[in-house]
Amino acid sequence: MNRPQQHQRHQNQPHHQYHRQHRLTPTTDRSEIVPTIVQFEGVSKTFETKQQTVTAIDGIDLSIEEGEIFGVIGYSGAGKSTLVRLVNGLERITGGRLIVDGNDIGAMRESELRKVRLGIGMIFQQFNLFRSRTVAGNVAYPLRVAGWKKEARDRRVAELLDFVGLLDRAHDYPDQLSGGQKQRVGVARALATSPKLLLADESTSALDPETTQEVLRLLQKVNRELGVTIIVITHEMDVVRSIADRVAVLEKGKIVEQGAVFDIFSDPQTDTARRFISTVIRNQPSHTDLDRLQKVHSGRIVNVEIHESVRIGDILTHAFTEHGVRFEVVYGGIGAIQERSFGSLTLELNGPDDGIDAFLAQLRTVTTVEEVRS
Ligand SMILES: Nc1ncnc2c1ncn2[C@@H]1O[C@H](COP(=O)(O)OP(=O)(O)OP(=O)(O)O)[C@@H](O)[C@H]1O
Repeated sequence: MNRPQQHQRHQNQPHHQYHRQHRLTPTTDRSEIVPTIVQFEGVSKTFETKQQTVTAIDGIDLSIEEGEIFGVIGYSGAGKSTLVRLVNGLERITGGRLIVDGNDIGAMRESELRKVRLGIGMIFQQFNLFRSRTVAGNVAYPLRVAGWKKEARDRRVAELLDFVGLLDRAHDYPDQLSGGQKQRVGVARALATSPKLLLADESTSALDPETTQEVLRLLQKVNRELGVTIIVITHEMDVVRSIADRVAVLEKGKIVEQGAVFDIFSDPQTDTARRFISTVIRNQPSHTDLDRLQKVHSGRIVNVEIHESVRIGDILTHAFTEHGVRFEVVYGGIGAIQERSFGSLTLELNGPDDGIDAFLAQLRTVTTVEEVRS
């Protein structure tokens, strides 16, 4: 179960080499370094109902690279499930071109698609386990379908259950397991035929926050140790923040924003992305917080963005001697996304207005500063 060479190269690549579509001019052509495993080229999917034509996916361009964890986030009805069902050919595209592991999915017959599906694992929100089969029986199921002999099957099932930490539960039934354990079985089953690609459709949405993190850590292990590319479909930004390398924000069947997770978090371009981010990052005061702050603090209030490379210590240290400005930290927090510092501090500033203006100008040379009250 070695990780492919290509994947290691990808993991060692610095994050800044991920360029953002529609935004930054690429400094490196990543396609030269890491092969693409899923390529959407102007892909559309419409459903014809009796009353109307529903456009679920509306001209999507997207490249997912071998060895990455790619998040697709969107609200209910955005088209996430449809997108994932297009990848494994459970739904057929109605426009554009979709290449999955070198296969032109839209042009294939159902019998050919079945072969492609063997290289794609899937896990689901409701786990979709057979209640009448044991844990081992569930994991063995795809191997039976693929015609594996009993001995090889048993060996593989034991290996998989060991990998997901459930070897001792092999003879239990799904109903005897917790939600997190059920999803571990789902992961083991999805990996049975050694897929290159794993699709996780709201795979943690039925789980509590702690169990969610446990399953996400398992997905990370699948990615890192087995080199499996993972597409994570979710409506939870915390899931994206926890494990994805890159993310696409889906809205009404269109990708409105995509890029490296850190870039999206630190510099969102759309209101939709901003709304998702605000569900997990609460470094900046809400309107209610601001009302409270304004009642208690009479000075000027500014939000200062903090990044790994941003050094504001010196500027703050000399605020009084250089500009006659005193500051107080009144709100904020600094955490990490993709192992890089990220956050915001809210400062109350007191002193002469021109001094504060000069101080802010100096801060703005190193980071983004937003005055929330003047
Ligand atoms: N088989 C179908 N027939 C008609 N319309 C469909 C069908 N499947 C999906 N749609 C429509 O396509 C749009 C996208 O649905 P989809 O289920 O992909 O969204 P989603 O983002 O996964 O939402 P949710 O998180 O609620 O499942 C919706 O308007 C939905 O009603």
